[in-house]
Amino acid sequence: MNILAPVRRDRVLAELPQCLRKEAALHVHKDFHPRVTCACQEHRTGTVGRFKISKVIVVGDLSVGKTCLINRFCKDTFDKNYKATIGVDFEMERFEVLGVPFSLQLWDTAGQERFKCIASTYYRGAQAIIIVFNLNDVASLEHTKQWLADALKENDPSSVLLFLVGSKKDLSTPAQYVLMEKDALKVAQEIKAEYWAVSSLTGENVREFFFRVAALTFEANVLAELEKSGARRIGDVVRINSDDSNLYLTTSKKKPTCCP
Ligand SMILES: Nc1nc2c(ncn2[C@@H]2O[C@H](COP(=O)(O)OP(=O)(O)OP(=O)(O)O)[C@@H](O)[C@H]2O)c(=O)[nH]1
Repeated sequence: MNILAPVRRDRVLAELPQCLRKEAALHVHKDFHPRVTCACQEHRTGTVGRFKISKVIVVGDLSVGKTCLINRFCKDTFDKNYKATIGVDFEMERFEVLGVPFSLQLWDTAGQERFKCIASTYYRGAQAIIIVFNLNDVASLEHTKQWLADALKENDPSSVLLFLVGSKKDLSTPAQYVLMEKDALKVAQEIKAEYWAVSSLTGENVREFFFRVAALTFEANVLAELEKSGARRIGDVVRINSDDSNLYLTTSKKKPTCCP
């Protein structure tokens, strides 16, 4: 029995949201990977859409705006008063991507040094890492590499998606922003992260950014599932029904029709 309420209409993704800057994007394809689109059409997304919840961690210096960013997206609120995150906090967001339900668990971690050791115990198992810096504070951009190094100690660098997010865009003049963006793009390219600039106060780019995180995490998950089932496909033993009959897969197994 499905006890979950339907996904909110404004969390439905039928197309791949585009990157902010092509120079620092995880990829620049216009559409979802064709194998992913096909798998969704044929309901072959495995655990994605049924049991899987993807963990996303948000790290960065104190007061760069991590909590405000999550709150703007999940609750559409903004608090101008600073309240330090103690340890960690998390929000769940449910999406529907290409007709498949998909959930993100967004972990807000503490930027303050004294709470860092509690927060870092929650880094493990992330599928995406969002490293936030303040667009008006160059030191916070410089610190992003250390935040990333710490987060990667607990995760597999080859499979995690990275996002570098400049916050508080509303506080930069256009000229200041251009200068900061130049440096940020360099860092993003170096660490192989996708670059975004947002304002939680005005809401600029916040929704677009999280939609992109959801879409790319979903895509990576489905591709991983397909890889797993593909590896299992030939010569494997598959148990069918409950009568313990065994079916051996052979090379003659037909490929799904729309699969590229
Ligand atoms: N003008 C402006 N202020 C912001 C923005 N985002 C956050 N702030 C302010 O920056 C301060 C810190 O924001 P938080 O979201 O609490 O920062 P944090 O990174 O979660 O801080 P820690 O929990 O200590 O790690 C608060 O006073 C916010 O109101 C923004 O987009 N624009």
